[in-house]
Amino acid sequence: MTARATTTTRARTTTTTTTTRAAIGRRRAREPNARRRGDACVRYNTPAGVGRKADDPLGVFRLEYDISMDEAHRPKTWKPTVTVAVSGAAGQISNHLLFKIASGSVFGHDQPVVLRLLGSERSRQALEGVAMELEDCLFPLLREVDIGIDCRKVFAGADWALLIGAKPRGPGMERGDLLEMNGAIFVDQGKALNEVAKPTCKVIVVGNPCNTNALIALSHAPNLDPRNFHALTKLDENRAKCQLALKAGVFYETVSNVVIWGNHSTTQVPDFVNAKIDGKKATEVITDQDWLENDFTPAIQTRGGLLIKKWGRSSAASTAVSIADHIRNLVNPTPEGDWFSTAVLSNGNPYGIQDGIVYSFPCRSKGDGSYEIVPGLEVNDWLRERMKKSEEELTSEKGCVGHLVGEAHVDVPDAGCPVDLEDTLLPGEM
Ligand SMILES: NC(=O)c1ccc[n+]([C@@H]2O[C@H](COP(=O)([O-])OP(=O)(O)OC[C@H]3O[C@@H](n4cnc5c(N)ncnc54)[C@H](O)[C@@H]3O)[C@@H](O)[C@H]2O)c1
Repeated sequence: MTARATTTTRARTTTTTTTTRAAIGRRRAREPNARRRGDACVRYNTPAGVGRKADDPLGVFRLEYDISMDEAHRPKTWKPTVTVAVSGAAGQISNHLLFKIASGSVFGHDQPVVLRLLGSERSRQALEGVAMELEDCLFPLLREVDIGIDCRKVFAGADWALLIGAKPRGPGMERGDLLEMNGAIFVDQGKALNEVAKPTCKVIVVGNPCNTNALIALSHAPNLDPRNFHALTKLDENRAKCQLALKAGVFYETVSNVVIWGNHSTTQVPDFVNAKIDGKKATEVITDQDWLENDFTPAIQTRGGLLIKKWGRSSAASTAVSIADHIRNLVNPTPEGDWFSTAVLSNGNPYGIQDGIVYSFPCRSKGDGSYEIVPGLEVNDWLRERMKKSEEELTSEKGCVGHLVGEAHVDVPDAGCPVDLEDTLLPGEM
């Protein structure tokens, strides 16, 4: 019997079946000191959370069955449990991501996880539905699920915080309004992380405008290392890799060293200058410079918006995959000579991008969750001009939320708050 099957049996004890009773009986005979049935899995409450205050995180279930007692079946390197807090947990991206995390395909098949799920007041019911589905999957690595709408409770003790929840731009809403509205969410969540998350917590901001939201959150979390805040540009990198592979007629695994510079917006710079295909410069394999500059580049910059037009909603599945890739990039050593994209605080970067913004750079990791910006990439005039444009956009966004990042608010007209993110639009808007 595999570890999965053994733990699953214990997880099933809330709905006692003949098979489960038989399995437990056999195990008790074998191991008289083993925990008794009912200790293995605790279902805290009915979804209504009887006896709890409305804003309490609602413990949904917790596996108490100690896998270490099961010498024959446990993985040899079962790791200490990590606590992963996810905001926007009832949303579309989370609906793909949570199940990947719980299955072990993100943090590893020897990594038990606790999921702490944050929703908004409006999504409370949906959150309970998500938790029910997680229960029903019988994931052995998923040790506990808690849901709530108070970030100060849900983020408590978090090792990782995946900040996905944000509001889309509604009809008639000005761009500056979107920054302001979502900025307020990230002020509160930054403060909550500061108060209750582990100081070593790694934070990945996905909710748009993600670079500036990450800047806002880190500005309010001085107890956390600002280097541990990321905004997601891995999806853009994956999109770029795919299009280069298709054009070159190669398997996408052979495309490496792709970086997205700048903002997760239409000013982002997908770098074909430093990209490699099968170890060669991409520009030597794809010699059609016109395609690289005038087809490939805008196609990556605007792919999110195009997808909304086609699909009627923003990219949820591929975003979830890219969040998983981003986490794997941080918890596994980067292959020699390669790098990955993540938007991080620009302070002290080797590319002359101004300090104090969250900008996407080529990074490497030793696999311990930390990273370093890779120096020395070729920045030719074509790249420099576009990297500058994205830097200016981020500076402008920062000016619009100056009052949220501890700096003076720059009172600019709406046109000066260029949230050029097509995937923040409601589908009907375009
Ligand atoms: N960085 C990227 O590459 C990328 C890619 C795609 C989408 N996004 C962004 O990710 C975000 C989420 O996308 P989605 O498709 O999952 O949206 P969604 O609307 O399906 O889900 C968002 C969820 O967040 C919840 N929410 C809103 N405010 C909240 C708050 N203060 N605290 C907790 N939860 C809150 C909502 O109730 C909703 O359930 C959007 O901002 C979208 O633009 C980013």
